[in-house]
Amino acid sequence: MRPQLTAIEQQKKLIRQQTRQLRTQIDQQSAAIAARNLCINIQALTSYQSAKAIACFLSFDGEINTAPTIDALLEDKGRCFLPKLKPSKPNRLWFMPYDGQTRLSVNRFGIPEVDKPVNLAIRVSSLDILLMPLVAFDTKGNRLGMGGGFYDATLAHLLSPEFADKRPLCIGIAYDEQRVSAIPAQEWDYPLDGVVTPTKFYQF
Ligand SMILES: Nc1nc2c(c(=O)[nH]1)N(C=O)[C@@H](CNc1ccc(C(=O)N[C@@H](CCC(=O)O)C(=O)O)cc1)CN2
Ligand SMILES: Nc1ncnc2c1ncn2[C@@H]1O[C@H](COP(=O)(O)OP(=O)(O)OP(=O)(O)O)[C@@H](O)[C@H]1O
Repeated sequence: MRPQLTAIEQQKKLIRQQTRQLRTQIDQQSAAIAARNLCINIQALTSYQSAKAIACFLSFDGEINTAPTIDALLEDKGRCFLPKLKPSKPNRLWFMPYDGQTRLSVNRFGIPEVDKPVNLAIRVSSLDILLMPLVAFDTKGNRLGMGGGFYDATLAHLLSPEFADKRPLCIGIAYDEQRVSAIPAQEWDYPLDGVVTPTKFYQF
C-alpha cells in the first residue's frame, strides 16, 4: 500500500513537480549565461572574500550549472567540497575535498561524487559557506529540495546552541524561475541564510 501523504507533503510534491519541470525548459544559451552570472554574484558576496572552505555541488536534473562557480572556487580558494552520499546512513552527506583533479564516480542517483575514502571529509561545522542545491525557494528562507531530506538531516545537529557560532553560511543557488510565493515549512527544514540567483542576492 502506498503511504498517505499529509497536506504539507502533497503541497511540497506539487511545487517540486512544477519547478523541476520549469527549470528544464530554460534554453541552452540562457542557461549558459545564467550559470556565468550566478558565479559572478557568488564571487561578489562579502562573505566569499574571507571564506576558506566552501562547499558546492555538481549539477543534475536541470539545476543551474555550477561548473563556472566550481572553476572559480578552484581558482580563488584552491579547492572546494562536494557532497557524497553516506552509505551507512541513508540520508546523510559527507563533504569531500575536490581540487579539479580528484577522481569522481557516479552515485545511485547518477550524480558524480568524489571517489576517495570518507575520512578525508570535512565537518559541516568547519565549512564557511555551504552552497546548496534546491528545487524551489521562497523569500522567507524556506528551501524545497529533491525530497530526500539529505541536507536537512546532515545539518540538523547544527541547530543545537553549542553550534551557534559554528554554522556555515547556508546559501541556496538557483535560477530566478525557482522562486515561489511560499513553501510550507516542516520542523526539520533547515533555514537558508540567503539565495543567490543569476540576477539577485536574497538575504534572509
Ligand atoms: N546536484 C545535486 N546533488 C545532490 C543533491 C541535489 O539536490 N543536487 N542532493 C540533495 O539532497 C543529494 C541527492 N539527493 C537526491 C534526492 C532525490 C533524487 C531523485 O532523483 N529522486 C527520484 C526518486 C527517488 C529515487 O529514484 O530513488 C525522483 O525524484 O525522481 C536525486 C538526488 C546529494 N547530492
Ligand atoms: N534531521 C533529520 N533526520 C532524519 N530524517 C530527516 C531529517 N530531516 C528530514 N528528514 C526526512 O527527510 C524526508 C524529506 O524531507 P524534505 O521533503 O524536507 O526534503 P528536501 O529538503 O526536499 O530534500 P534534500 O535536503 O535532500 O534536498 C522527510 O521525510 C524527513 O522525514
